[in-house]
Amino acid sequence: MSLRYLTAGETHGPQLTAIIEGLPSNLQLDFQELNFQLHRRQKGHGRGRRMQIEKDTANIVGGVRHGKTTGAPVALVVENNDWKHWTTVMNIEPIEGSDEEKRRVHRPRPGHADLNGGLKYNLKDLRNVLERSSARETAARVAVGAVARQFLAAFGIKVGGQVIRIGEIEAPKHNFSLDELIRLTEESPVRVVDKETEEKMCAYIDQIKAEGDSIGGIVECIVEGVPIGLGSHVQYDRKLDGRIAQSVMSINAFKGCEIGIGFEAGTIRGSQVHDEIMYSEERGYYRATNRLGGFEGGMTNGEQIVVRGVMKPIPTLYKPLQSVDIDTKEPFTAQVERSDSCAVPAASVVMEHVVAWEVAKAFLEKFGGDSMEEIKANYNNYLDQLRSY
Ligand SMILES: Cc1cc2nc3c(=O)[nH]c(=O)nc-3n(C[C@H](O)[C@H](O)[C@H](O)COP(=O)(O)O)c2cc1C
Ligand SMILES: C=C(O[C@@H]1CC(C(=O)O)=C[C@@H](OP(=O)(O)O)[C@H]1O)C(=O)O
Repeated sequence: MSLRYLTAGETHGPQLTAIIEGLPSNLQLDFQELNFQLHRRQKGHGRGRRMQIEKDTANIVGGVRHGKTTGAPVALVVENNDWKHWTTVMNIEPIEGSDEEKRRVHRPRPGHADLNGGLKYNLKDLRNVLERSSARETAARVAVGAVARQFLAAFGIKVGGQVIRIGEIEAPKHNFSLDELIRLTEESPVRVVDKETEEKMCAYIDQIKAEGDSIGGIVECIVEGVPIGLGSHVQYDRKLDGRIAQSVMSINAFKGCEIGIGFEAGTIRGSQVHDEIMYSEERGYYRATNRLGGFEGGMTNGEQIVVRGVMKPIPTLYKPLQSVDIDTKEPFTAQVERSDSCAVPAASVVMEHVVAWEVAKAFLEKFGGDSMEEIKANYNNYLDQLRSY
């Protein structure tokens, strides 16, 4: 059985819940590290007041004993502190003529799921859509991805990331190692290594917010230590680059994904794109460059996996955009109460975790076993095969 997960829960409900199925037994989990990943997702310049209310931690309520997985489904819960402020709104139906009717959401926001979800599910209270379409759900996905990340770490695979661009401001290229990148971006409120860029980005986000607007950007995720041969060329849904792209595109507000040089590959010659093949006793087969971001034929080639995603600006704007009231069908322009103005740094953390998940899943498909010991034996056997090839 392959690795899979589901999440449930509303943004202003009591909690988010995730169930992971297919993890092997004897994976030692570091709960502090798991909560650290949740904490990272909450940070970032440009987030709204909600993040001051939440202090995300994951409570593991199934599948783990004495700090280790047992092979049973792992159930995780992340509570919403904000729930206590929303109990009336969430519990009392806003029926016509009642006091609660004024709380019914009937003014859809352009760029959010409100109108499509209301029409599709025949819901006249758009809260029933926004509660689940909210990126609050990404807290559950980070909790799940943090488990995957610990699984990968047991095989020496590391995951990191950075913000590449926020609106008009692009971070300069650098040559830091992944370890250094992880350390340096951790200290930055916009997850960049360069201090000057950091200041510019923060000031820019403040300016956008002051103008009642929002801004998106581009984020990058790097995975290092991946063996050659995860994923497969033989079937469309086994191509790991395709699966990573799907998971990146599933993050709220993501509008594109590229691997390696991505779209630039369509603008330059083959000789400037393809990574030449090298061999040494010590490293085995490796590439002189890594323009293709660690993939050929839907399989990893042993180089770093480099994935980028683009996030559109947050749809809830303080500066009103025109929309149509679903009750009156009249146009309106509304002010909003609370929203992020930029969530690109947080989204970069989400992306690390959805990518980690896909890599862990492909890893388990290749080296599958019911316990960590069995998987390690399979993995070592494969590494021997690669060495003697
Ligand atoms: C970390 C994160 C935080 C977000 N915060 C907000 C927010 O405060 N307000 C908002 O309207 N959208 C926010 N979004 C974006 C919406 O969730 C997203 O645009 C919406 O679900 C519609 O989906 P789509 O943009 O993928 O089409 C956030 C997204 C992410 C990844
Ligand atoms: C709660 C989170 O993000 C939320 C994502 C979100 C949206 O519409 O996507 C809207 C905002 O929620 P609220 O309306 O409660 O302020 C964000 O705060 C989170 O990231 O944990």
